[in-house]
Amino acid sequence: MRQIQNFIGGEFVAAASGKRFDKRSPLDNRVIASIAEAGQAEVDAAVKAARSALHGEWGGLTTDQRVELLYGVANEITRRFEDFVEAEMADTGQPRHVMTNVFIPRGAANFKVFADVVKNVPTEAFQMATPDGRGALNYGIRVPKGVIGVVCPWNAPFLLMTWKVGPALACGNTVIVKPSEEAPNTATLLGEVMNAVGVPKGVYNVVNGFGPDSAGEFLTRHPGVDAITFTGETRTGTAIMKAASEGMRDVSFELGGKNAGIVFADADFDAAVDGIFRSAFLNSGQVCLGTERVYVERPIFERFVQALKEKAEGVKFGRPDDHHADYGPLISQEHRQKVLSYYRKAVEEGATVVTGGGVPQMPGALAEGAWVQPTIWTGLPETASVVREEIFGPCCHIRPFDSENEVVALANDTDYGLSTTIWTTNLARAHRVAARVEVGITWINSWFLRDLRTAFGGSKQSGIGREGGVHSLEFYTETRNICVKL
Ligand SMILES: NC(=O)c1ccc[n+]([C@@H]2O[C@H](COP(=O)([O-])OP(=O)(O)OC[C@H]3O[C@@H](n4cnc5c(N)ncnc54)[C@H](O)[C@@H]3O)[C@@H](O)[C@H]2O)c1
Ligand SMILES: O=C/C=C/C=C(\O)C(=O)O
Repeated sequence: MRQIQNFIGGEFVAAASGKRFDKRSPLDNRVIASIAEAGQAEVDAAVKAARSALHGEWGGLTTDQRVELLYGVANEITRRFEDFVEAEMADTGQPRHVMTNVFIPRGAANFKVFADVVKNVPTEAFQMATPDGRGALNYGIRVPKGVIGVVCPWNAPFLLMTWKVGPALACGNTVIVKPSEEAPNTATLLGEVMNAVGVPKGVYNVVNGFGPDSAGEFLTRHPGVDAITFTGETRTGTAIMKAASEGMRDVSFELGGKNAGIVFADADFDAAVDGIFRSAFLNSGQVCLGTERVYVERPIFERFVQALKEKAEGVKFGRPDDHHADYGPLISQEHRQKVLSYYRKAVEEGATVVTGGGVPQMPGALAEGAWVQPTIWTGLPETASVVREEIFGPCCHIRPFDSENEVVALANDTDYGLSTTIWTTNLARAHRVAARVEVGITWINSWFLRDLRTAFGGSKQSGIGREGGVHSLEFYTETRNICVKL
C-alpha cells in the first residue's frame, strides 16, 4: 500500500504526532494509501521553510533564472507524464483517456503559461509635470506577495493545484499546498519533480490532512501565510475567508457553481447534444464548470431530451484502464451518498426521471465502488433543490424556454455565477446572451475550451478574483510605485 508523506523543506516527512489516515479507492472502496496527517507542527515547519526560501536562494534568483526552473518543472512533468496519470487515476478512479486528454496535460501547461507571462509582462511608468517644470517619473515594480497557502479540491487535483502553484512560483512566491484528503497523490509526486529539477528546498511544500482542526485550518489561520488561494465549495470558502481575515490575508477563491446550458432551436443539434452531454457527465459530473441546469428552446425540447437520454444510457462504466469505460465512479462513498440523496430528493419533489436515478450494477469488487447512474430529470420548478443546489454528480435537469429574455432570466436565477455554455448558430444572439449571463466564463458552441491567458473565476457565490494570464499577477504580486524627481 502506498505511503504518502508530507513534503516540507525538500524532505518527505511523516507527522510528529504519528497520525495517518487512509485513502480508499473510488473503484472498490479498498484502502490504497496511508497518508501522514500534518499537524500544527508540520504546518509551522512548512511556513518556516517557505519563508527562509523566500529570503534565501529562491528570493535572489532573477526572473529568467526562475523561469528556467519552471520550464524544467514542466519538462519533468512531461517526462513523468505516465506517473502522474497513474497517480491521479488511483486517487479519482476516472478513465485513463480523461487523465491523458484533459487533466494531466494541464500540469505542464500551468507552469509554462505563467513562465511566459512573467517573462513578457511590462510594468507601468508615468511621466508627470511638476511646478518647477523639471517633471518627475513614476514607475511600478512587482514584488512577490510572499508565502502562499494553496488549498485544493479532489475533482481535478493536479490541474487545479498546478493552476495555482504555477503562477505563484512564476511570480517569485513560495507555496504550501494542502491537497484534498481524497486526492493527495499528485501533489506529493510534484515534490519529487521539484527536487529533481533543483527548485530550492522550501519553495514548494505539501501538508496533507483535512479542513477544520487539521492541516487546512492550521494553514489558513497561520500568521506566517501572506495570502490564500482556494478552490472548493462555497461554504468552505466562507470558513477560509474568516480564517484569512485574522491577519488580513488576501484571498483568491474559485468556488462552486450551478451552471446553465442554453440550447436554442437553431443550434447544430448533434453538436449541442454532444456538448451538453460532455458538460453534464465528464468526470462523472465532478467538474465545477459542468452543466446541471439545461434550458432548451421549446421546438426542439422533446427531441433534445430523447437524444440526451439515449447518450446517457449508452454510457459504459469501468476501471480506468478499461478502454470501453467512458466514466468512472464518484470520488468516495460519502460523496456518492450526497449525490444519491439528491436523486431521492428530485423524485420527492416531483421530477420526471428521464433516465438513471440510481446505481449501476457493477461486477465483482467494483460493486463496492462509488458508482452512480448518469441521471436526467424534467418537470421540476426552478425552486426545486436539484435546480438550485450544486450536486456535483452526473445529473442535470432540463426545461423548455420560449424567448431569449426568459432564458437569460432563468440562467441568472441562481446564487452562483461560474460558467455557461450557449448553443446556437445565430452568433449575434450568442454574443448578446453571453454578455447578459452573470458568470465568469461563457462558452459559445463549445465547453471547457481553455486559453490560460484569459481571466478565469466566478461571480456571485462562485468566487472572488480572477486568475489566468496577467490577471494572476494581481493576486500573486504586489505592485510598488516609485516616484523620482527629475
Ligand atoms: N471554481 C472552480 O474553478 C472550481 C474548480 C474545482 C472545484 N470547485 C468546487 O470544489 C468543490 C468540490 O471540491 P471539494 O469537495 O474538495 O471541496 P471542499 O470545499 O470540500 O474541500 C476543498 C479543500 O478545502 C479543504 N477544507 C475544507 N474545509 C476547510 C477549512 N475549514 N479550512 C481550510 N481548508 C478546508 C479540504 O480539505 C480540501 O482540501 C465543488 O463545490 C466544486 O464546484 C470549484
Ligand atoms: O472542476 C473544475 C475545473 C476547473 C478548471 C479550471 O480551473 C481551469 O481550467 O483552469
